[in-house]
Amino acid sequence: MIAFPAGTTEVADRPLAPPQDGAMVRPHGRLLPLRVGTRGSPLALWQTRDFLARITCFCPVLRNARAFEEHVIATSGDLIQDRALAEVGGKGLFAKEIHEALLDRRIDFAVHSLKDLETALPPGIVLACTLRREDPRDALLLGAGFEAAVDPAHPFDALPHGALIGTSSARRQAQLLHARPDLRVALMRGNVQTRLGKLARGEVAATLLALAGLKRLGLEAEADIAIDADCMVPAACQGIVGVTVREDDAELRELLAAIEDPVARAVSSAERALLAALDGSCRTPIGGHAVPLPGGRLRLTGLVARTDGSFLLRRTVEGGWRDAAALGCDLGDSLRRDSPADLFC
Ligand SMILES: NCc1[nH]cc(CCC(=O)O)c1CC(=O)O
Repeated sequence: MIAFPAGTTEVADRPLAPPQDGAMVRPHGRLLPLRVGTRGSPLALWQTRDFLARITCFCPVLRNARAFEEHVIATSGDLIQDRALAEVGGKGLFAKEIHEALLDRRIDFAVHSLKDLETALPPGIVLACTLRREDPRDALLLGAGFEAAVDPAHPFDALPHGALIGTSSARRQAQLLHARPDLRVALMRGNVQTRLGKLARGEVAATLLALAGLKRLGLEAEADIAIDADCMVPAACQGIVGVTVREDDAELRELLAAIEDPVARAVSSAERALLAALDGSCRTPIGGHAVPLPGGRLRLTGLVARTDGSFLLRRTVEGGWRDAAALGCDLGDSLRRDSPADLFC
């Protein structure tokens, strides 16, 4: 049975019955509030609230102050700020505790930056919904004194010889050093605001961040240039928000599937399949970027590199939307076959 009438235009403007012992039972039997899990960073909270606003627009029966309950969950990835995540081990560091909360039924669904979500989800958890993609490009942010005109075709030319660039992304580091071997890279973790602070204090000459995060936080003006995806291949699913639920929660799965963006689903299937086929560690520089083409087709670019930029392999393929996952898988296999074995675990 469908819990929420998908596509309904009904507006629940009548006051709902007073909650009994803190929870409301809707006519279809589902207990409200729905509990949403999220990380606590400003970006994560923005994405979660944006998602809740969308779901409410689509399903007005949820238009009630008590319809949702936000559960902020600190993840291992949030707690480790001073070391490269690879040292700490493994993938899925940004979602482990959130998956546990879902499986323990402490939350009903969770909102993620899809690029931080491991490709192999734990048994019992599914990706129920992908939202429309925000700009997937990386942005270059220059510190004070470097704001000379940036040539969009050669964004890295704006950086002085030997400049120190802050990033903790192996993918950004590899592509930057491949183009400019003279540059030096400093590990820079923390949320978007922390990184902007380090740039403002002159600790680094420049940094690279996802344009999507800057836009969502209203900080787009901090970006000196959006780097073309051909110049720096974005991370798989950069700019896409995804929602996970328990596999056995048919009601919520149905609701979430109804509001998902089919283009985001197709490109994320291709990009996540590419990532899964490559099976790199979280320190293997890997890029994946799919764009929809007319006629139900996709163009998928994949990249594998060495962190110091001394090796870089990039390939582009095309295929049908319906074969998005197979396209990603085949491209991943081909990149892996033609890359040095030590890049993979
Ligand atoms: N790894 C952190 C992270 N996860 C998602 C985003 C940005 C938003 C997105 O890519 O959807 C960021 C910040 C960044 O890479 O600059």
